[in-house]
Amino acid sequence: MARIVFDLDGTLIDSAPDIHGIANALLAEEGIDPITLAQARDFIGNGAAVFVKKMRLACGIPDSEQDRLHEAFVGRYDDAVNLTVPYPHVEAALKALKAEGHILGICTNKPIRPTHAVLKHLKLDGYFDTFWGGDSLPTHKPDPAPLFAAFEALGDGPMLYVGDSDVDAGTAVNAKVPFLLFTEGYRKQPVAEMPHDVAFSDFADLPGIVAQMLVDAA
Ligand SMILES: O=C(O)COP(=O)(O)O
Ligand SMILES: [Mg+2]
Repeated sequence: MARIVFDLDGTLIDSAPDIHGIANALLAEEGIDPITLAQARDFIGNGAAVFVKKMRLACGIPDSEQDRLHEAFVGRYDDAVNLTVPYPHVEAALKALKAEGHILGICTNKPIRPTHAVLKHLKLDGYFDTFWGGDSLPTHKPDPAPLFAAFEALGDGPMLYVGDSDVDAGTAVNAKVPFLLFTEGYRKQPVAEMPHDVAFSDFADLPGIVAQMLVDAA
């Protein structure tokens, strides 16, 4: 039985359309032209404050607006659920992993309130025993502290971390835990350039990959 911790945006769920939506609603309120979906996807990964910073830079909005826009962005974030979908076969994979006796957790840089909101909306919250957001601790990924906190909350057993981005790969390196890279999320580098133990493109393969990794590690 393993402890398996998952990243959220770009790993379990394709949330970029909703994050794009709240970003553009905010920009419209400011009288500023919208960003593209590709830009929004590119800005995701280091949490809400960095998203807002990258959005500001792209739109020519000065640093002095950071705190106000960050607050406004986070204020809209709980509603960012309607355009978000899990990647194919995610729920079946979570169900299969639970049936094998594994215990599952979430470690995301998304703030914790919208993390709960979107998982509840998608009826995926019940699969997880612990949730750590980008604002749950003073530091966030790639600092390993929230990942360690997630594993600690799950008790004992081998540790596996599943994520999609360079931030996740860096977190796994910093934490020295095996990393499973989902290749279809929001990564910016070629797979070969990202440190990982196993790469996969379909969640239908994940239960088998986990079983094999545990056999290999035994
Ligand atoms: O919200 C973000 O910027 C990233 O979220 P993630 O850590 O779930 O990929
Ligand atoms: Mg991610």
